[in-house]
Amino acid sequence: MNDDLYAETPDVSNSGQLEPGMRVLVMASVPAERDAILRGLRGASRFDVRVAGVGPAAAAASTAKALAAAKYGLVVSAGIGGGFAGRAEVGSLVVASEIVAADLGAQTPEGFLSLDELGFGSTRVRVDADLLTRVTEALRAAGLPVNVGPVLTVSTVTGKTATASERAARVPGATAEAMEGYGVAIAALDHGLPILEIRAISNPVGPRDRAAWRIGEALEALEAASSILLEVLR
Ligand SMILES: O=C(O)c1cccc(C(=O)CC[C@H]2O[C@@H](n3cnc4c(=O)[nH]cnc43)[C@H](O)[C@@H]2O)c1
Repeated sequence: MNDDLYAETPDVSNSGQLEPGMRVLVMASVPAERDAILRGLRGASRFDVRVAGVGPAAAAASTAKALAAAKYGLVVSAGIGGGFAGRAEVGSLVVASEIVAADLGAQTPEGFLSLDELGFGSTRVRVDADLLTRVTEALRAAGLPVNVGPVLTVSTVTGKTATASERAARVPGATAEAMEGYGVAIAALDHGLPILEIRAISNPVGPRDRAAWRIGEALEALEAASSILLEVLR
């Protein structure tokens, strides 16, 4: 474990460059996401795509295990996610500008206190700015609908309008929500590796309506995004 990890200032950045020939580790949460990503990557040997499991703890453990077993130059957390109203429509893509552990902290009668405010570390991991720009520009050039903004990692999927509003207010610009990014990012950060998070939007963040999730549409968008990732990181 990197002892300096929790001694960082609240915003943690990892600005690693992807060296030629370096391998890319892509962490999905479930097999359906992995398979969509693999279809997009068309068997490119530079990429390893793994199923992390659902939630930040499983994601961190799986990513740490993969990073201990092989050498990588970049880690990508990728899958489906919820889109915040007015920021990311169902079927669109979101590339994280930062990865935020949105429910890591303490409730108080006066409101939520993040881990940062409690003085125990950082809830925010910055992504590699250069890779973010390259990937986003390539997705746009391919005509894919893409937004850039903070992607929240939550242990509990938002299921009420009030929770969606509270989370959006707490993280200005909150664009998408998923359950693994922060776990993957902390493992990558511990290895000094750059991180990206890409989400294909399957549902709006808000009142739970699982039957309305457009998983097939999101998986198609994830496949398309993966084929662009292949071009960018070729
Ligand atoms: O049922 C299926 O066919 C299926 C296929 C692919 C993925 C799933 C999942 O249920 C994946 C769970 C995964 O989804 C992320 N997610 C999606 N929407 C949200 C959300 O609104 N808030 C938080 N997380 C969301 C999350 O990362 C889960 O790991 C099913």
